[in-house]
Amino acid sequence: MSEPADAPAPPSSPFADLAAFAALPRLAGLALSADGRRLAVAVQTLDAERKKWQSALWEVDPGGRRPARRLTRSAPGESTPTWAPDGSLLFTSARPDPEAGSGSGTGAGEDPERALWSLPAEGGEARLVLTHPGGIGAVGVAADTGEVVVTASAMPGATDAEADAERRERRKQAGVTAILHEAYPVRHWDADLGPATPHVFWAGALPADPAAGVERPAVELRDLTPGAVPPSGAGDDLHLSPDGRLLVRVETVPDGPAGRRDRLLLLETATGVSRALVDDPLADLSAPRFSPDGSAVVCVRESMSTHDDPPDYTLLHVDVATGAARELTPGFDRWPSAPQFAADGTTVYFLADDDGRHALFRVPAEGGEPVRMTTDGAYSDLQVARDGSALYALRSAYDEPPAPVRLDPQATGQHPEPLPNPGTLGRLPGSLHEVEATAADGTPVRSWLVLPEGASAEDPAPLLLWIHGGPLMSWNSWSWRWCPWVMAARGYAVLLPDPALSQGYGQDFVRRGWGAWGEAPYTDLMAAVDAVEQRPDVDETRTAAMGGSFGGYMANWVATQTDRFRAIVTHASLWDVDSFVGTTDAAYYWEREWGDPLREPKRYERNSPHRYADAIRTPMLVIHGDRDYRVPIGEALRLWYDLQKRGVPSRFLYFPDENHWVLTPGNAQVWYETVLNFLSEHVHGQQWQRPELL
Ligand SMILES: CC(=O)N[C@@H](C)C(=O)N[C@@H](C)C(=O)O
Repeated sequence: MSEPADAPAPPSSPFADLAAFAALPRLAGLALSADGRRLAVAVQTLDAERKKWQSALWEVDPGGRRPARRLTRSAPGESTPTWAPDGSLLFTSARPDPEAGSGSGTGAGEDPERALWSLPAEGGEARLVLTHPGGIGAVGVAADTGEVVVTASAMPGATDAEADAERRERRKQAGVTAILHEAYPVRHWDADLGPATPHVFWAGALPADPAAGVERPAVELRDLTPGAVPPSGAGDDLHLSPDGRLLVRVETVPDGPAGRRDRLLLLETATGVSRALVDDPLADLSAPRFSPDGSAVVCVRESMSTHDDPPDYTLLHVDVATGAARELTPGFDRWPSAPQFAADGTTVYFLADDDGRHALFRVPAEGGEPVRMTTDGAYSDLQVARDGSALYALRSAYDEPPAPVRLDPQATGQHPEPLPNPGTLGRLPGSLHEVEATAADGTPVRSWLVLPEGASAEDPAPLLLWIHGGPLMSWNSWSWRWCPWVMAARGYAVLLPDPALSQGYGQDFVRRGWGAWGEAPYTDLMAAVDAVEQRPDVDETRTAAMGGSFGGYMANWVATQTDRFRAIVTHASLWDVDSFVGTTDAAYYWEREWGDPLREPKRYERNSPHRYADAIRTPMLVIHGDRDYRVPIGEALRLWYDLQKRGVPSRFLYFPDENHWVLTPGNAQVWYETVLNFLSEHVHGQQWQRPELL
C-alpha cells in the first residue's frame, strides 16, 4: 500500500496529463530461460506516431543486478517471448523479413502476418523461423528437446500453406468476406469465427543457423489437427511434454444444440493420434501443464454453472497413462487458476483471488491443504526455475503496475523483492486504503479506496464509485483501462468495492448474487458507498458512479434504483438482459444462470435495468464500441434511445472501431477526457466542455 502523500501531485505527474499517462510503459508476458539465467518480458510503449502501443522484448536479470535492457526493436513490435533450451529466444512479430525483401506473410506488398522469429542466445540479429498465411498464434516449446508447436489459422480444406494462401487470395480477388456458419457460436470477443480456423502445427526441431552463403532450410509444418472446423478450432491453451512426444491442449466440443464446453485432449506429436484426457460433461477444463517427468498433467476444472448454482473451480491431477484424475484442492473455498508443477514435481503452484489480492499458493502434488505464499498484490506469468532455486512472476497491485519479481519457492508471507524494471513509475497522486462495510445481512464487503492528495475534513474529496465487470471478478490488480489514479490526480476519491458475486471471498459470497444481480450485488455496493461517505475526507454530496461490462449493467441498474449520484458513466453495458444473452458471443454461458427467457422469464423481468427506464433521473454518459461482440452495440443503442426518449440528460461516446475495451492510445485518451469532462459538469457543476477532437 502506498504511503499517504504529504504534497500535492507535481504538475509533471503522468496521471494529471493524459498524453503522458498513455506513454507510460506497460509490462506483460514474462518468460524464464531453461537454464534460469535469463528473463524476457514484453514492454508496450507508444510508437513514433503515438497512434498505437508497440510491444518490444526486454531482458531482466533474474539476479537483480544488471539493469533491464532492450532486446528487440521494430515498428510492428514483438510479443509471446518463449525460450528454447539452447538459449535462443523465440517470439512472434509481424515485422518484415529483411532477407526476403518483402513481408514475412502472404506476399509482396502486403502487410506481413505475425511470424515466428528467433533471437540467437549470443545476441545479434533475430532470424525469421516460420510463417503461415494465417499468421502464427500460440507457441509451445518442449522443455528438454526444444521441439516447437504453433497454432495458425487455416482455411477449410487447405492441406498446406500454399493451398491456404490460394484460398485466401481467391476470396480477396472476388471481394468476398462473407462467412457461412453451420454451428454456434459465430464470434468471440471481437473476432469473427471462420472461415479460417485455428489449427495446431508441428514444427519439430528448428534448424540451426546456416553458414554464410548457405540457404536457410525451410521449416515444414505438419498439421496435427487437420479436422479442425469453425467454431471448434484449436485454442491457445496448449502445452508440450518435456520430451516433445505429447501435446496436451484444450478442445472446444458441442454441448447440446447450441452449447460448447472445453475438454482436454492428449495428442501424440509423431502421429497426430489423439485421445481425450479429461472429458467431463459437467465441467470445462483449462490451463493444462505437464509435470517435469511428463507422467502427469495438472489443470483447472470449472464446474458448469446452473440456474441454482454458480460455477466452482478446483485443480485436477491427471495421470497421463491412465487418465485417472483426482482433485488437488477439494474443499478449498477459492477459485484456483494457472497451475504449474514445482521443479521436482512434488508441489503444484497456482494463483487465486483471495480477499482483494490475486495470491500465489502451493499445494502438495498428492493433494492437501493449499498454503498462501504471498501477502499483498496480484501475480501473473509465474515462471518456475528448473533447478528449483526460485520462482519469478509479474506482480501488480492497485498502486503498482505489473513488474517482475523473484519469489522463494517455499516461503509464505512473502513480499518479493522487485527485479530491475524497464517500466518504473513515479509517485502516485494519492494513497490507497482498504476499507470494509457491512451489508444488511451482516456480510462484510471489502473495497479499495483511492484518496487524492490533500483530501481532508477541511477539503473532502468528491467520490467516484467504480464497479468491476465479470461479474465473477475482483478489484485486485493494476488496470490501465480503469486507472483510479487518473481520477485521483483531478481530486476524486475512487471507491473500488467487491460486492456479492466477486471472487476471493468464498462460494457463498458468489451465491448471494447468483441470478439476482439487482439484489445483493447492488445493496452491497450501496453499503460500501454508505460507509465511505461517513468519512470526513469524503464529500457525500458530490458523488458519481461508473462501471464497464457487468459494471455497466450495474451502473444502469443503479440509475434505475436511486438518485443519490450526480452522474453515471456506463461503459460496454448490459441494458436489456434478454437481448444481451441472445446476442453475446456465448449465449449458452449466460443462459445457464439466467435460463431460457421464453420459458423462465422471471429473472430477466426482475433484474433487467431497461424495465425500469422510467425511473432514471441521473445524467448518464453511455460509452460503447461497435466491435464489442461480448456486449453487442445493440445494448448501447437501445439504452441511448431510451434515455433520449425520456429526456434524461445524456451523452453517447461511440467508438466505431473499438471492441469491449478501448485499445488505441488516442481513443483511450478521449475516453478519459470525456469521462472527466462529464464528471466536471455534473459533479462540480462546471460548464460542459466538449473534447476538442470529438
Ligand atoms: C463468457 C463471458 O461472458 N465471460 C465473462 C467473464 C464476461 O466477459 N463478462 C462480461 C459481460 C464482463 O466483463 O462483465
